[in-house]
Amino acid sequence: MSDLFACDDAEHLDLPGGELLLYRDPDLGASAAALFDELHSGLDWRQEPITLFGKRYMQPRLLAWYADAGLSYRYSGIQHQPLAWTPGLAALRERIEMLTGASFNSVLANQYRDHRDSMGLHADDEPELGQRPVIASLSLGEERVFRLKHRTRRDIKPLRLALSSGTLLIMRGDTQKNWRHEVPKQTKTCGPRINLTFRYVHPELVRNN
Ligand SMILES: O=C(O)CCC(=O)C(=O)O
Ligand SMILES: [Fe+2]
Repeated sequence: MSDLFACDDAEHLDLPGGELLLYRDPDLGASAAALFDELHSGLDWRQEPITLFGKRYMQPRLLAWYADAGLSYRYSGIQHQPLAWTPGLAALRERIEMLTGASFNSVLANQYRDHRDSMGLHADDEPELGQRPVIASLSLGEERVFRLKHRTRRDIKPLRLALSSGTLLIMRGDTQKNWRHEVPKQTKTCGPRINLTFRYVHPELVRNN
């Protein structure tokens, strides 16, 4: 019998008011270990400041943003200009588009150097991502906990996923509207983890300040 669904090998996770799909072992065209090494040494990693309540801090991780030429994107309070796609990132984008049936024109790369690096509770709900964004999140390197918390319903327990190397998590539907997510720092020591979030930034919705 032929496959009727493109997301045949994805697991649907139960998330009230959101949609999460998990591919545990997607075909990425290379091993997760090889991809990790390539991205760890090959991306243009930077540590960037963030302004919170008027105070400037350095973010507790490294970042790099790659996108189609001409796009800009505002996150963490800063307007970013993109780097040009590397061949490796472009190939990954193509694979993930084929797998998910979604289109992406940018990827935000985050590197958690060790267990002390983290990402605070947030939603990827910038206006330029549109109303119900599809975000494809690929994890490489050390396993870290990814936690989702419903914005308003205290009766729903937070969801805790251990994202191991090579797993692809898709957030879609109303996930960003109803839930926030984080990668907490942890006491157990660990080495570096890279996460790529492929996104579609709507050029017509980009703010210019
Ligand atoms: O590192 C992760 O798994 C999450 C990254 C994330 O939430 C983001 O880039 O917006
Ligand atoms: Fe996020």
